[in-house]
Amino acid sequence: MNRKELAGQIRDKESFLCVGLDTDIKKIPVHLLKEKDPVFEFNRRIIDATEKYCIAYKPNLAFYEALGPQGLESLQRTIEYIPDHIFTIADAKRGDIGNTSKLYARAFFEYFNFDSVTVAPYMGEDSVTPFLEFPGKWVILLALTSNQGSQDFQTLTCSMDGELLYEHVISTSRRWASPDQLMFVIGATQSHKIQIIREQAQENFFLVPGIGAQGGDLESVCQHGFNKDVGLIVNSSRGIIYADDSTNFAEAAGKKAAELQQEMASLMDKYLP
Ligand SMILES: O=c1ccn([C@@H]2O[C@H](COP(=O)(O)O)[C@@H](O)[C@H]2O)c(=O)[nH]1
Repeated sequence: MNRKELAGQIRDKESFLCVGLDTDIKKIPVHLLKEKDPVFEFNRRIIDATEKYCIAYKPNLAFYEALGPQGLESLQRTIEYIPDHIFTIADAKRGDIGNTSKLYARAFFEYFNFDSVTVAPYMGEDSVTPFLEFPGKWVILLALTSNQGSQDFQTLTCSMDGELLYEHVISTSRRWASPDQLMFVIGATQSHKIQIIREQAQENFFLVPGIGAQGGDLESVCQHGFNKDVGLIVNSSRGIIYADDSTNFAEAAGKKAAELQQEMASLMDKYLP
């Protein structure tokens, strides 16, 4: 999916919501366990209930890989079920020496046909560029993550002119790819830093996890993070998919997604430049 299609979807739906499919077999309603593929059944119902309100789905690979081959089958069925016009993110946080990254890229872009994959920048340029060789596909590079541990390395000063490590990741990687192919992960819990990051990367989309369960504030993310195309994809996983653990889980997820979409539409009215 290209930038124009992504921006068009955001405009048409007045939403920049990503539903995180962090589907934990231990948390799904018990009545689904009798199904042949309970994880896919859960995802299918969540997708049916939320697709009107969101522009992206983000399965986190850990939840599928933990179930072995069966988990990967559930993932494949899920990806095939997501409507083509909705952006898909493999939250895999990969990155390795070049020939290995190339095979990660083939796995996510060719085998599973995701639109994008999250990539860890730690191993440098030759670990990231193999993911950039797939036309129409996106790399989402970890920059300033939402967790407490982001302070351990990402905010260390790494150059004589005082540049922080996550700033260096952004400034350096922007030379490797255009904003039509490169996004950054910026945690919603880091909203006090988002204005300065937006100045540094005006055109790039940001994938923003961390609202809801992690306590990030949607309004301050939007106030300082919007660009002319909105430029944000805001994820919520647990807050939507586990809104209710009864047989009404999908309705509850749809309601939660609709509430977030409404909030996003008002924030677009209020803060879009
Ligand atoms: O900095 C990051 C990068 C990725 N994530 C992932 O996003 C979701 C968040 O889930 P919630 O339930 O909405 O908290 C999850 O898959 C994380 O691995 C992140 O939280 N922060």
